Amino acid sequence: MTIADIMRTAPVIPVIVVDELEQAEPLARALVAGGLSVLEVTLRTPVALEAIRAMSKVDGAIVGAGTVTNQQDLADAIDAGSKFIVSPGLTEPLGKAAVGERIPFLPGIANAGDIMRGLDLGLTHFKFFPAMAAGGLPALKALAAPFGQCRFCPTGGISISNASEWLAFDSVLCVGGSWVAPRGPVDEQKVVELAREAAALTG
Ligand SMILES: O=C(O)C(=O)C[C@H](O)[C@H](O)COP(=O)(O)O
Repeated sequence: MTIADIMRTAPVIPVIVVDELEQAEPLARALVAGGLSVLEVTLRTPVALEAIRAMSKVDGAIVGAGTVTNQQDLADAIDAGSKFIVSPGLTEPLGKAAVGERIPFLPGIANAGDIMRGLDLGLTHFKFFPAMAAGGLPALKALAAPFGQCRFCPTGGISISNASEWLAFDSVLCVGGSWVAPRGPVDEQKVVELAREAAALTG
């Protein structure tokens, strides 16, 4: 799968923070059951890598790592079986390493210079982060105009109430958000409902 394939799989990529390893599998099961099969597990907690391993065993789940900020994170994430890599930003060392690994890579961008650095590395698909704080949809529309070949996954401050507006913009293939995967004990029924509602979003 390319990063474009992954971004087109569902309208929303859940951004997941796993605090307790036992939450990983039921959370993944519920999200996939609700129609969200692409799962971004942030490397923000000590159990994140183990959570990626556990979630990868769930039928239909396409599990990747988020908050990958350097080459060590990248190596750890790949070792844990991540199918794709998301980063809040783009540095040259991380970008070169991810391209060298040939793993689908979605780095964060927030300005034209970031996008141009990505293009230099052969990348065209980016996370727009932090989407709302960086100016919201008007900012992305302005930023995307000179870069017609680029496609985006806005993330940061997106929820069920504003996701459709983002998805209606041609350059947006999907959005990312934590609202579909609340932290704490997993209420599977609730997560299935949140996922279903998100999976049905259109632009
Ligand atoms: O962890 C990372 O690597 C990030 O880049 C940040 C997350 O994508 C956002 O924090 C999600 O934003 P919310 O949906 O507003 O909670």
